Amino acid sequence: MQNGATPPPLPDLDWKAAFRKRAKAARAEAAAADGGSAAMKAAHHFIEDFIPQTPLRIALYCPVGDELDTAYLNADLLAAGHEVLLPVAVEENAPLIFRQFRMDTPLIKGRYGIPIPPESAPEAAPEIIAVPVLGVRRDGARLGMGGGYYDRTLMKLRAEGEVLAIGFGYAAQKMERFPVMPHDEFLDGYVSEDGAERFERRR
Ligand SMILES: Nc1nc2c(c(=O)[nH]1)N(C=O)[C@@H](CNc1ccc(C(=O)N[C@@H](CCC(=O)O)C(=O)O)cc1)CN2
Ligand SMILES: Nc1ncnc2c1ncn2[C@@H]1O[C@H](COP(=O)(O)OP(=O)(O)OP(=O)(O)O)[C@@H](O)[C@H]1O
Repeated sequence: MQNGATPPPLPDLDWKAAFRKRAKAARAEAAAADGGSAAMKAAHHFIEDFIPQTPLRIALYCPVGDELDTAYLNADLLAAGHEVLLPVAVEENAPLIFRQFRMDTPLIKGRYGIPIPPESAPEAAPEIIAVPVLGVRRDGARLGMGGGYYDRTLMKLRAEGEVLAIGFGYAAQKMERFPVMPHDEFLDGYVSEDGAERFERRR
């Protein structure tokens, strides 16, 4: 600066904002065109391709807006004897924690208005996670809501042991390109109404 004054701070640019907007539009279109069968088909593919017979701890998400419904998947997993968990964003810029969900668990309103199990529900670490996405790339890169929650969560869980992160959404959420940052954690697979796929190479 010529007069020695401090320059104004640069705006905190979200390079992915335009891509999130486009992804949300594609998802809204898919949800509107869906007669309600996509979630059931996707649940079937998820179980066929990724869920073993042995009981596991599996994290789902409580769908909001146009996110693909997890109700069928939830019901099938519980019926098969698996433990279902739901994510809780306890604080910003921190990993999610997971609390057990059972059919009789009364959900309360969490951060961003997303329903979560109450503090009385036992906390547990998932072995498989159905991850909500705005968009997913062919190489497994994930575009999310922008909180960085799943990136931090997967980094932590993967450092601790084996965990399978499977994106769950409409086929229309597959995107050719969006930017990827060094902190972005890639998915191990993606499941939609069209089927299940595994991403072999994760950076
Ligand atoms: N169903 C669901 N549960 C989830 C997530 C998710 O994406 N979907 N999360 C994934 O990380 C975590 C919560 N993270 C979130 C991060 C940011 C915003 C957010 O920016 N919400 C905006 C509205 C977004 C919009 O609809 O345009 C807001 O509340 O202002 C929401 C959730 C954990 N639980
Ligand atoms: N492991 C990390 N360490 C530090 N900052 C991180 C980490 N992961 C993400 N962030 C920060 O979080 C913010 C959001 O990241 P990003 O846009 O990738 O979120 P997202 O994966 O789309 O969101 P979400 O997982 O909540 O759906 C970025 O500003 C990024 O710098």
